[in-house]
Amino acid sequence: MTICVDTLTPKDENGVIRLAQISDPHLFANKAAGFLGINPWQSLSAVVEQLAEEAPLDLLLVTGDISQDHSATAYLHFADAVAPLALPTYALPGNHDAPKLMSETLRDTSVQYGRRILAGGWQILLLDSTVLGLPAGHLALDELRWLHGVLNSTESCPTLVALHHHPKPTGCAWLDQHGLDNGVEFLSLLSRFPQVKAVLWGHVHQEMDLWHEHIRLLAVPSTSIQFLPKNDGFALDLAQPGYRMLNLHPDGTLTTEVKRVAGSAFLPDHSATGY
Ligand SMILES: Nc1ncnc2c1ncn2[C@@H]1O[C@@H]2COP(=O)(O)O[C@H]2[C@H]1O
Ligand SMILES: [Fe+2]
Repeated sequence: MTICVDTLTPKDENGVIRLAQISDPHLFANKAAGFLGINPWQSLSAVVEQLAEEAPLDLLLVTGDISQDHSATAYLHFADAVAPLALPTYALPGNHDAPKLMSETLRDTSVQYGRRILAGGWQILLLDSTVLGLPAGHLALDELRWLHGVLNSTESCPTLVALHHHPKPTGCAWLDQHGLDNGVEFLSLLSRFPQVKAVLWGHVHQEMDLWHEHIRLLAVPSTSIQFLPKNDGFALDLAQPGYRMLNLHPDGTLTTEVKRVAGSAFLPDHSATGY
């Protein structure tokens, strides 16, 4: 059995890892570019400013859709935006990303295109659920085999699994057609492993918090525009950009909370019908 030797020691004296998750910045090469009525560079910057007040943090996790225009510059902007936090930062790709360009571009920054993070006795497994050219997600056989192999050899490590796409429906029909198409298979694999504590994702631009057997299922708001929950057709929400805080305790329990930027500075174009 593999032991989860820490590569990252918690700052907290009680051994709690404080992890922040952000998702779906949808940045452009042009920092002045608008995205359905808001400026995604400014909304990400506002989230980062608020995250700075959460210190001390141990880790920042980004669950995809960093770039809206497939530009390398958008990835560099992202790295610049989070640099003031001076945190180990790990990213996985979303459907709007170009995974190869993303990993190559981030190599020159302090943001790591991660796979497995070991921190405070926990492990965080990062999956690639993207399908070239499609908004929907799929976990390829290789990805599921890797996940299975790691879980088989790390039974004593409390585990978070992170990916971009939602394995459970949101109740927004327009968005659920773009979910993880093998979510049932994915969750049934995870449910065989008691050490899996939670699954984290982005993509849905709204908060979700539900359970699958012993596993907590958590989605985070976007740092840019928000989708209106439980709405059949495309609609934007007035909720502000946000992030998720997670406290990972040494006994394998976790606590979590979604927080949003204070005020109402980021109001999207309500007449938008998609992008
Ligand atoms: N009106 C729409 N109807 C269906 N899908 C849409 C619509 N507008 C955008 N999308 C796609 O749905 C995706 C959901 O979140 P993404 O940020 O991945 O990007 C979105 C687009 O690819
Ligand atoms: Fe997105």
